[in-house]
Order: sequence, then structure tokens, then C-alpha cells
Amino acid sequence: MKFPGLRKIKHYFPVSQPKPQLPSFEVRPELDTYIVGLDQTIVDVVASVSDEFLQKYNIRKGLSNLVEHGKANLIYQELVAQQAISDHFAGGTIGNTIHNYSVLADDKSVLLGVMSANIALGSPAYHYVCHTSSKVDMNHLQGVAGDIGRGITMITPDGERTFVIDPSDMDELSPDYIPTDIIAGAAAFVVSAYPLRATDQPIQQAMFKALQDAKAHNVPVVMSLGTRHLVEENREQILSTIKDYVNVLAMNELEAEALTGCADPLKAAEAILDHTDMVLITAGPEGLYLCGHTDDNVKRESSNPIKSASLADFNQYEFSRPMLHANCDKPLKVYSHIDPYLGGPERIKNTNGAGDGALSAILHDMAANHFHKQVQPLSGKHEQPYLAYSSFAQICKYANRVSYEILVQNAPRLSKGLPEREDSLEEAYWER
Ligand SMILES: Nc1ncnc2c1ncn2[C@@H]1O[C@H](COP(=O)(O)OP(=O)(O)OP(=O)(O)O)[C@@H](O)[C@H]1O
Ligand SMILES: Nc1nc2c(ncn2[C@@H]2O[C@H](CO)[C@@H](O)[C@H]2O)c(=O)[nH]1
Repeated sequence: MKFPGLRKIKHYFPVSQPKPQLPSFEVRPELDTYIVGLDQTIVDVVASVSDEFLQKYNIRKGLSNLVEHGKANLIYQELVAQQAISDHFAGGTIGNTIHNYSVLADDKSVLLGVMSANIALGSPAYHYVCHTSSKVDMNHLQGVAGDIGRGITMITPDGERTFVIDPSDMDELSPDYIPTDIIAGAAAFVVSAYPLRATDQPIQQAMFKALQDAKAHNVPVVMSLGTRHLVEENREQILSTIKDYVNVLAMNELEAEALTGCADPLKAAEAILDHTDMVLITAGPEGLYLCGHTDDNVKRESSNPIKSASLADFNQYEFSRPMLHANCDKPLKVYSHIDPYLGGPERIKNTNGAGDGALSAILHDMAANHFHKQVQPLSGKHEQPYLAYSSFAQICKYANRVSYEILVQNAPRLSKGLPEREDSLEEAYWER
């Protein structure tokens, strides 16, 4: 607006400066750096159980078991009677990932999924909202009449977690609730393979609409595989989805084996890189692998000890930065591995979400690159269209560190960021 006439003293409001931006929790695509996640909205009901309890209900240990409502209720009631339930946490593999991203990056993300339209105190939806970062924008969720999903998370004495999923309305997400403009402006779009087992449910179409939007707007697509038997049972569909849409694929070593037939994570990564650009394989006490592509012209040699396993000298170029295969003149496969941070915690409270934590660190690095490119487009860091801000080796360290933080707490979601001194994507800190 033009100022109405001149005044002797200062203008009453600035006319030449842009209107100051008021803070907003809602993501504004043209102003914010953010990632978007699509998920089945699930609350984790955490309970301690014995191995016999799992056998009694014929539940496959270590996996995510989809069961019908009646059986889930029976299990839930028995756990209540045994006073075995310790707490309710917000869950969902992608919900966890974007929450953790928002905590790490101290920045916004958008959750696409369903939410109970009327939230009663103590309901699954109530617990979900209470335990989600305020930086996760939930304005685009679809209201539903019923409950969100309930994931009974059973922790056996060895610290392993096993899920029984009661879906309720979690798969009702309709393609009408996929905001193309929000996806188009994102630094990354992240989804899991879980909706692929929701046969004939609206969430599958919603997921493919979101994938198409991301692809159409060159937004990197990140997919996590969920759980081993999901991959075994939907292998062909998962493979074709990866080939058509996915740039970064995350999984644990069991899921990698189910997908490729290779029990060896390096060999599995090598095979998967024929279909996608970058791959994260977490391997529990063996640490994690981050593998991908870089252009031969910009490859950088590692100064770490060079390792050989099923691939000789596999980490030779781990100081390179990840690129999309399509952006490389001469694509080179790059492999990096790291052992658990400090050898792993002395006592693991539970492993639930450790893999999701690693993925959120990768997303943070990718979003940091997107942000840096927006504010410093001429920087030497963007001479090539890199996929992430840091090198493979550096991202490994960060991802590993975040997993450790999840292992030493009781929940799959970070309640706070890393200690301030470590809150850094810079290589310098980690070298000390
Ligand atoms: N027993 C362990 N000892 C040391 N570190 C561990 C252990 N288990 C997990 N980690 C760390 O956590 C990371 C991720 O663990 P894991 O491979 O168990 O993930 P995941 O199976 O995908 O988990 P989730 O599906 O619950 O998110 C590992 O790469 C490693 O750094
Ligand atoms: N979206 C989704 N998340 C799941 C499923 N089963 C387990 N999880 C989540 O996986 C997380 C740990 O990786 C937990 O917080 C669970 O809520 C599922 O079927 N769908």
C-alpha cells in the first residue's frame, strides 16, 4: 500500500520495506523449507510382554502384524488386565520420521494422513496430538469419524519390539487431501511401503497421487520399507513403485534381504542401486550403510581406513556427496558404513524407531541442502545438483548418532534435539 502523502517526520509505517512476516505454524510453500510425510496415523500402545504371550496369540516376533479389530481388542484387554501397558506414544513410521526431522532441524514439516474429527481426552488421537512436535503442520489432515490406528507395541525381555496393528480409520485417507502445492514446494516427500498392504483402501490412491505430484515437481521421494514380511508379501509392487518413483530407499537388513535376496547388506545395496539413487540399510548392532551415486568427476577419496568386505575397498569414495543417478555424467556407486555410535548404548531401552531416527537425520541433511541452495545459489556447494549437504561418510555419522539417541530413550520419537554442541551438520565438529 502506498503511504497517504508526505509527513514531516517519519512515515507512520514503512512503505518501502516488505511487510514483516508474522510467524506461522502453517507451512507457506514459498517461504519455508520443509518436508512432507504421508502416513497411516497410529498411536503406539507400549506394553511389556513375554515371548509366551506372543506365541499364545500367534504373533510374529519383531514384525508389524496387521490384525482385525476383535483380536487386537482381546490382546489390548489382556494387557490392561495384566497392567502391562506402560504408555501411549504417537507412532507411525513416517509420523515418527517427520517429527524427529522437525526436532532435529528445528523446522517445519507437513503430515498428510487422517485424524479423528472429534478428539476425546485420552483417545488415541489425543495421545497422538500431545506427542507430536508443534513444528509438524497438521492443517492438511483429513478428519474422520472414527479412531486413528492403534499399534500395540510389545516389548519382549530382549528389548525387541513386535507390533499388532489395529487399523480403525487410518487407511481412509483420500486423494482429495493431497495438497499438490504443498508437495511441490517441499525439500523431500517421505512415505513408507505400509500403505501398499492396505489393499483396496483409499490411502493407496492417496499415496500414488502424492508420489505423482512429487515426481512431477522434481521433489526427491524417500521411502522406508516398514517390515520384512510386508516386503516378502508385496515384493513386485514395491519394486515397481521404487523404479517409478523412489530416489532414496531406507530399510533394515532383513527388509533388504527380502527385497534383493542378498543377506549381505553391501551386496543388497549394490543391487538396489540399480533401481534407485540412494539407499540406507540399518543393521542393528552392525551399524548402518549409506550407499548411493556420485559423478565420477566430483568423487572424493576418503581419508578413513579403507574397508573391504563383500565389495573390495567399498568406502573409498565415501567423502563424495550424493547425487541423483540421472544427474551424473559418469555415475559411480559409493558405499559408506559406520559402526554403532560409541559401540551402542550400555543398555538399550528399546529399539523401536531407531531406523526411523536414522532416516530423519538423512532428511535433515537433504533439507539443509535445499535451504542452502535457496539462500546461496551461487555457492560452490551447488556447482553440481547434489542431493544432500554433506558427504556419505558424514551423513552416516549423523544418522548413527540420532539412532543412538532413540535407543537410550523409551519412545520412538525424540523429545529434544541433540546436545547443542553436536547440533551441527558441519564435518568439523565430528572430526574432534
Ligand atoms: N543392538 C544394537 N547395538 C548398537 N546399536 C544398535 C543396536 N540396534 C540398533 N542400533 C543402532 O540403531 C540403528 C538402527 O537400528 P535397526 O537396524 O535396529 O533399525 P530398524 O530395525 O529399522 O528399527 P525400526 O524399524 O524400529 O525403526 C543401527 O544402524 C545402529 O546404529
Ligand atoms: N504407518 C505404519 N507404521 C507402522 C506400522 N506398523 C508399525 N508401525 C510404526 O513403526 C514405528 C517404528 O518404526 C512404530 O512407531 C509404529 O507405529 C504400520 O502398519 N503402518
